[in-house]
Amino acid sequence: MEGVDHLADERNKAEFNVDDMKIIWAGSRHAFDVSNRISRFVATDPVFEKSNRALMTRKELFKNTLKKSVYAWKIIKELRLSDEEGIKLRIFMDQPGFLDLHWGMFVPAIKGQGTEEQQQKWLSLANKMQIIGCYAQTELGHGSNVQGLETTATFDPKTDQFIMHSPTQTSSKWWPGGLGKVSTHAVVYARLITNGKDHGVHGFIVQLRSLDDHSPLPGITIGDIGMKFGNGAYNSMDNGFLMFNQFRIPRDQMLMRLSKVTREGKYIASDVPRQLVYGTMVSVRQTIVSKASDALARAVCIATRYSAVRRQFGSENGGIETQVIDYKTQQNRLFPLLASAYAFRFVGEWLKWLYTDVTQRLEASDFVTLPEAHACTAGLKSMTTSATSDGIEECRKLCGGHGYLWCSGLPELFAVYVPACTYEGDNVVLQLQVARFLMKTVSQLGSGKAPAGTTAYMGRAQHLLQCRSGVQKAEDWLNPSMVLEAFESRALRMAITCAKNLSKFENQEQGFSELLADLVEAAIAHCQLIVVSKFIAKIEGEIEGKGVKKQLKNLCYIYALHLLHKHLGDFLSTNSVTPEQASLASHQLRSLYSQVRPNAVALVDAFDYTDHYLGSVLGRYDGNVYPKLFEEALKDPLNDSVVPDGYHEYIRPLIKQNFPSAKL
Ligand SMILES: CC/C=C\C/C=C\C/C=C\C/C=C\CCC(=O)SCCNC(=O)CCNC(=O)[C@H](O)C(C)(C)COP(=O)(O)OP(=O)(O)OC[C@H]1O[C@@H](n2cnc3c(N)ncnc32)[C@H](O)[C@@H]1OP(=O)(O)O
Ligand SMILES: Cc1cc2nc3c(=O)[nH]c(=O)nc-3n(C[C@H](O)[C@H](O)[C@H](O)COP(=O)(O)OP(=O)(O)OC[C@H]3O[C@@H](n4cnc5c(N)ncnc54)[C@H](O)[C@@H]3O)c2cc1C
Repeated sequence: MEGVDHLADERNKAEFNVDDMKIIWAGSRHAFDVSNRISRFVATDPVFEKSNRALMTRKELFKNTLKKSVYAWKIIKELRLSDEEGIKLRIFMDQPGFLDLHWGMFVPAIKGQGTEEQQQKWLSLANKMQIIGCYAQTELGHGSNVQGLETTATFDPKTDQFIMHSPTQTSSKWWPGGLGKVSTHAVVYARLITNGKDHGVHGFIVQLRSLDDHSPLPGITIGDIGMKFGNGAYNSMDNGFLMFNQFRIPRDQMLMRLSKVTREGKYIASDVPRQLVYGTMVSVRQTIVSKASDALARAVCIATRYSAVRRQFGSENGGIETQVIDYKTQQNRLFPLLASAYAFRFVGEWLKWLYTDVTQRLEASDFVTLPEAHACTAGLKSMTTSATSDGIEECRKLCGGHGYLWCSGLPELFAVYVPACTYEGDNVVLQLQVARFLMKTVSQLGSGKAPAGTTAYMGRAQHLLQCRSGVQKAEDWLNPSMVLEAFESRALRMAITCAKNLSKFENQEQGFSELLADLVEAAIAHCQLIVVSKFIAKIEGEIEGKGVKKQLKNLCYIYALHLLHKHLGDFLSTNSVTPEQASLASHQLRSLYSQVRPNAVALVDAFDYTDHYLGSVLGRYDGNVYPKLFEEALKDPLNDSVVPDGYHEYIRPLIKQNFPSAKL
């Protein structure tokens, strides 16, 4: 029934103040106000309609993305929205497009790697969108291995120019978002060559298309790389290819904040670590962690509301059937995902702090925390995006058959989200960076250099290698120090086992290659420890609002104990817990599920998502699922006529067994 809240009973059960939780989820009252206002603005503007996306052709979808993006920019200008409001507008618009790469990578690359003069020149154009930029790093032959890029930028002292060239087919740039059809400019990563010497990969600002008629400049071949996974979904983005044929750019278009080429062609490397050329990726990986919580929360919101609406079995004497959310199996699959969404939110907040801190230090030429910032952004990007992709798919299954319908919102969410496991660094490759960092930290134990930050626990190696968990009863698993000790001991013991096995090899690199799978697992254990410890830090801090802290505590322990359950092999094989303690953890988990159950719908309401943003018939705020499923079905073009096109051509001859031209 229209106007009736079918989930009202669920909402009445909540034992906490949802409005207070909304503030915690958003991060502050101000952040909540901005999100709330902008999401409602987008939801009510017909230009941002998105329900028809799956049925659009690629060309229609692309043009629709241009329309929405330019309209969003017009609104940002006309209403003088702040940067924060502009970002929210793009998020709630919910359609991947060139704006993401222009603002998310092109502008940050110039800010991070350009000199002051370069910033003044290029940012004044980019900030007004008089030029549109993308981030062209990946090539057909190399994405993960950035040092393996083949595009060259050779300095020509005669003309004071760089000659950009793609020497092989595999050196073609391939994948950059916004490159295929829209961008006028790119930050291109290429091998810098001066006086015949290769100085490795550096960034260059390159104009690609005419600012008058948008045609590619002579010496440039450019286009879209074609359809990607799913209908609609990421196909709104023009991921592109690009080849240079001896294309010339002025010398001052090399991004020269970190190293320079003089008029004479002399290469001057600064004394900063060369890895700062990867700075834009570090900054984006940090934002991807918060985005993971957002994507997972969307899926969980849909699955939770629908699980409360959906009923199957359990009817006695013709009475009402059981809500599927009451099945313990449903809770065991759904509530850890709900807890993960909150966990990723809080670790994302912390990572933002860490990133801000390292940025300030770098400005003061303090590089000490750079390796840790790299390891944390890489590891948490990897861990949270893998868990979120799996989680969205699990939410689809939690919604049964209807979850497979496009209008559930889950297929498209999955199709848009899943490349996050690959872009901005393949998730396995990134965990191997964490593993290298851990092996280095372990090798320095006992050297007098105390591990700091997220590896500080390794400084207590003596204790953590010997200790036995003190858990004796199920409630002990609600003791933060017991939970932390189990995770620390598991992570440390896995890292030390890897280090011991590595030391058996004469050649360390060969050993590393042999042990890759174990190293990835050790890295994941370390990342999970970070997430658990940041969630615990959150619930131990000040939290306002009636009943809010209690709910967050429940979610925190669900997050930790479900990981313990899922990775029980690790915990048992490292003797971090005994089988009896593991079974107490399962007992405690069941009790926590019962406590979360009456609050589940309110906990997803706290995300404050509009129906427009969710884009899901199953996840509607009012729970009015069945009539709306019918409405959606009737909108399908196949239902435009009762007798389908093709009846006379195929169906009728078939059932009449009358095939005029067929030789049977
Ligand atoms: C509304 C929307 C709003 C905004 C949208 C915002 C953004 C867009 C959203 C989504 C993104 C969309 C598209 C994605 C775009 C892309 O995908 S861009 C391309 C991304 N590409 C990658 O991520 C490539 C991955 N590969 C690498 O990063 C590197 O090649 C590597 C780290 C795997 C290896 O690098 P090497 O130079 O070979 O290093 P190494 O030999 O392994 O290590 C040497 C030492 O350097 C340290 N190190 C490596 N990287 C870094 C770093 N980034 N920072 C600091 N230090 C680093 C490494 O740890 C080694 O240290 P040692 O102490 O061991 O020597
Ligand atoms: C939707 C999307 C958008 C993108 N946008 C951009 C963009 O805007 N700009 C841009 O420059 N790039 C972009 N990319 C490219 C992206 O960054 C790369 O695809 C990514 O870095 C992975 O690199 P790859 O494709 O070379 O994978 P590969 O490295 O070829 O990975 C293939 C397999 O090999 C494994 N593997 C590779 N190396 C190792 C190793 N050392 N040890 C163990 N296993 C290994 C991986 O785990 C993976 O299973 C985008 C990609 C996608 C999918």
